Amino acid sequence: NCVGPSAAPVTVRLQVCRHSGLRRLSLLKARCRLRIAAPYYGCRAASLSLSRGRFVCRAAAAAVAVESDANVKTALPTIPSEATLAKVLPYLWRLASSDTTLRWRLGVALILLVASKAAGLAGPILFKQAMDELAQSPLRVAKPALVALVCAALSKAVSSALNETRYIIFAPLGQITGRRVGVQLLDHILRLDLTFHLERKTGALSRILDRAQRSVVNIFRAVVFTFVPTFVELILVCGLLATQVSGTIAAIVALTFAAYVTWTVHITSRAAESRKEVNKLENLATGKAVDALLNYETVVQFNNQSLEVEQYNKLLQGYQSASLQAERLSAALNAGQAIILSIGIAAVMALAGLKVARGLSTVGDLVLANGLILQLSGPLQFLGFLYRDLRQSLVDLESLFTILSTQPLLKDGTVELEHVGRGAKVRARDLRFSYTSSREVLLGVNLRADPGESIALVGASGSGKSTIVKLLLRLYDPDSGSLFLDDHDLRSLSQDSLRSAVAVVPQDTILFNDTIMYNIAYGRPNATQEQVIQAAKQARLHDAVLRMPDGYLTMVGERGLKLSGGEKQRVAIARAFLKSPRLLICDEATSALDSGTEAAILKSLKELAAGRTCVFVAHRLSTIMHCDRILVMDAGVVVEEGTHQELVAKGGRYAHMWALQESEESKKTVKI
Ligand SMILES: Nc1ncnc2c1ncn2[C@@H]1O[C@H](COP(=O)(O)OP(=O)(O)OP(=O)(O)O)[C@@H](O)[C@H]1O
Repeated sequence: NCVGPSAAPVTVRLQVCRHSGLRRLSLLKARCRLRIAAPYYGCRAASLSLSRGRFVCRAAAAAVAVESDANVKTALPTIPSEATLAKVLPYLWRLASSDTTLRWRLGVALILLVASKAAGLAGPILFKQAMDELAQSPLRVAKPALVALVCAALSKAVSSALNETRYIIFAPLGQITGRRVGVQLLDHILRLDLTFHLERKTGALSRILDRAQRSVVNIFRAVVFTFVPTFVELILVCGLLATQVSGTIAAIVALTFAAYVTWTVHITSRAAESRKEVNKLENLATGKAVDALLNYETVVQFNNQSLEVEQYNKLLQGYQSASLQAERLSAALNAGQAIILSIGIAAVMALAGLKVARGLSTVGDLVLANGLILQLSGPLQFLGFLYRDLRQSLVDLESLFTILSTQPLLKDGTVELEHVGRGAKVRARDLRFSYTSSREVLLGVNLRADPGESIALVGASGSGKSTIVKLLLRLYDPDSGSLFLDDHDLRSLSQDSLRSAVAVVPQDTILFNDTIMYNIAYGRPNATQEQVIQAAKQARLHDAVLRMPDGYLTMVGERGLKLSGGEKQRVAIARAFLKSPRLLICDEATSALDSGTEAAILKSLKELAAGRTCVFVAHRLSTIMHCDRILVMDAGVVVEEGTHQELVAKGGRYAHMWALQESEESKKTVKI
């Protein structure tokens, strides 16, 4: 789903495949909400409706690419089965062709390419003419010869200027495509399941994200700016040599080129294998460092700094030796290229010199052959370097394709859950669930919460309370049994609509390294400043924020302000107020707080909970005793259910837990 901000005007451009039957749609500028009904990969159906109801478009069986100023989410072409140049190039071409500026950029770039090469080759030709003229009449100052010499010198500047213009015209395309891949990759990663994220290292993922964009830009640069032009130049040079100097010299140049390319391809292929290893080890090392930095507190608490550094060092050692091997191959590549080029030039010069000596060619021909070879050898050296870059980029793209071809384990539904209005109706029927095949965590859980009701899940650690929350958020699907919201099976709901209707106040609220304003607005990113402040007031955070150095613009995090546990929870509550959910889930929301702060936070939570359906997970029973229904869990099943009074009167598990916590509280009081 792609939804533009409802408040801001958005420019939307729809491009529909020709074979879809719908020709290009007009450029629309209006306030709109845009919805793509099917998953954005190879989108099968799309509908666009504008808020004023003036235009509704449905494109069935169409591949739709959508780009808006505010929300860039463009359908990517089908991912190639492997990262070879032959398969990646059409992929990049399709990526680039969704950009409307492609055609004119390509046309202008081609004209500039031919012009720049022609200007480059004009130099040696003019030089030859001047030489021949001067050789014929050395005592007479030949005006045309001088003009030719000046023009030959200037031709390089003209060629270079045309080449740079070509770069400026074409470069944005590589950047645009790189950005598109980056955006799509991050979007894809963020939509993958929790399972994927638990298995992957954040550091490694961020490197793949970074490299993928660079790779796309590099491939564009290598192919469009070097390979194609060099090949064009080679053909022109060989043609000129064959017609102007000799067919044998042209053949030697072609042979040198072929040997150069073969050597480059051969060594670079070997280097690519070793690069793969370098990448793997670099990912591991970066992942290790990021892990240690993210978990700094744990590392210090266990005094394991040396252990972390030692492990990091070991990974870096592996990385270093793999890098050295890659460097060795790179040195062999450079040396081989230089030798091939030198032999080629020597052979051409010797042959041309011989022809001049025998009177079969002029000095001008020798100068021409020399000039043309030098003209070609510049990009050739560059070619080797870029080919290595290209191979590296293809290796990097392989990781990108692996991730992009990873499909979410949970299939998204199509039913849109109402995300505003009364509290949601929740039902769970015989839920069974296991994280791993070895152990079932939920063994048939039933629960219900009517609109506006609050229920609590209590029980021993590991009994499955948080797992139920994860199932409610559809981070996982149950192995069997069903969960219903408003009588819709969770599996049939669109995940966007489900998560819009549910808010979570977790035990540890994670804050972004941004302003307080940004952190609160995270609950509803398009909220106005007034709405954010109103939510902060409702969460009783406003006064505390006003006391901060820059009020709502105070930065939270690394070098900024560190909020207390209670203040962080208030941010979470303010977010939830902003979100105005139909189902509120509080997962141990107050368990890390002291009892004074807990009481204050509970008051805010109670106000937040009013009129909404709520699920509380708690260990401290005093915090949930007023809930409409309490479910006591043990080893994956609900063993008791009722109100606080009913359960205490029953004298079962809950009553026992209650008595235990009461006596602990009274002991604490005596101690004080
Ligand atoms: N991602 C996971 N992979 C494998 N097992 C898991 C995973 N998450 C939780 N578990 C296991 O599932 C069981 C239930 O965990 P859950 O977090 O639901 O318990 P809980 O009742 O919320 O516990 P607590 O009160 O300590 O938070 C535990 O044995 C736990 O080790």
